[in-house]
Amino acid sequence: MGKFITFEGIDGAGKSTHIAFVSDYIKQRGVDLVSSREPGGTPLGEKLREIVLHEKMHLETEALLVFASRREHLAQVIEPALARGAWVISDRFTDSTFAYQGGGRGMSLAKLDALEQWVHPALQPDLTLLFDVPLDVARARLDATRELDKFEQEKSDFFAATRTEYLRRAAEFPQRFRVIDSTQSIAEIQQQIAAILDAFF
Ligand SMILES: Nc1ncnc2c1ncn2[C@@H]1O[C@H](COP(=O)(O)OP(=O)(O)OP(=O)(O)O)[C@@H](O)[C@H]1O
Ligand SMILES: Cc1cn([C@H]2C[C@H](O)[C@@H](COP(=O)(O)O)O2)c(=O)[nH]c1=O
Repeated sequence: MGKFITFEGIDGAGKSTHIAFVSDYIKQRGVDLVSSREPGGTPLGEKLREIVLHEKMHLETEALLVFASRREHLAQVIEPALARGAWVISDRFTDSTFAYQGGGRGMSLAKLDALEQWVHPALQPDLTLLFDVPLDVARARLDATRELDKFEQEKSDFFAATRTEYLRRAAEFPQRFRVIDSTQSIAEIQQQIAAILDAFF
């Protein structure tokens, strides 16, 4: 079996910035690596992503769509890659659903637990890098860069609850989470990630 590494954090925390670095760092070790993202990662998942990121909907519809995208992602990409011994890195996975639909939107965590048990009862990431940053820093980074999608336009209460749920999960699953202070410079963060990966190889 390969290894499964996920990247998490509120919008603007900086996770996408570090994925290319991690990808290069792992490939330099000769590892067969698949890089993907959620929602998305498959043709159907990318169509669902467009809907989830741009259409207003009931919070449970949103959770069901991200889990539908995830089921396809697991079947088409993640499970076959891990089975052949490749490593997979995914820009977001189920911790995002707990943080955004659970923390941010207030959906029952028991229902999310049930969906998780249904969709991937036996699989958890081997390593989750959580990029943690105060809300005002994340907001300033987003405002400086791009047009905002549905989630990125949410108010600070939403992101405060999202961040709280991320940190709660990091405390609940300390064996797989590594929390990175994303107010550090990009170079400092890369140094920290390299140390985490060196311990992981
Ligand atoms: N440590 C950092 N210091 C300063 N700027 C940063 C840092 N990390 C990322 N940035 C900048 O912040 C902006 C947002 O970063 P990035 O797109 O990686 O965030 P993200 O967490 O992936 O957001 P999203 O989940 O919405 O895609 C980018 O312009 C990036 O260059
Ligand atoms: C997997 C997943 C994602 N989301 C939200 C979180 C982000 O706002 C977007 C994805 O955008 P990114 O800039 O590519 O990170 O989708 C969610 O609400 N629930 C999920 O399960």
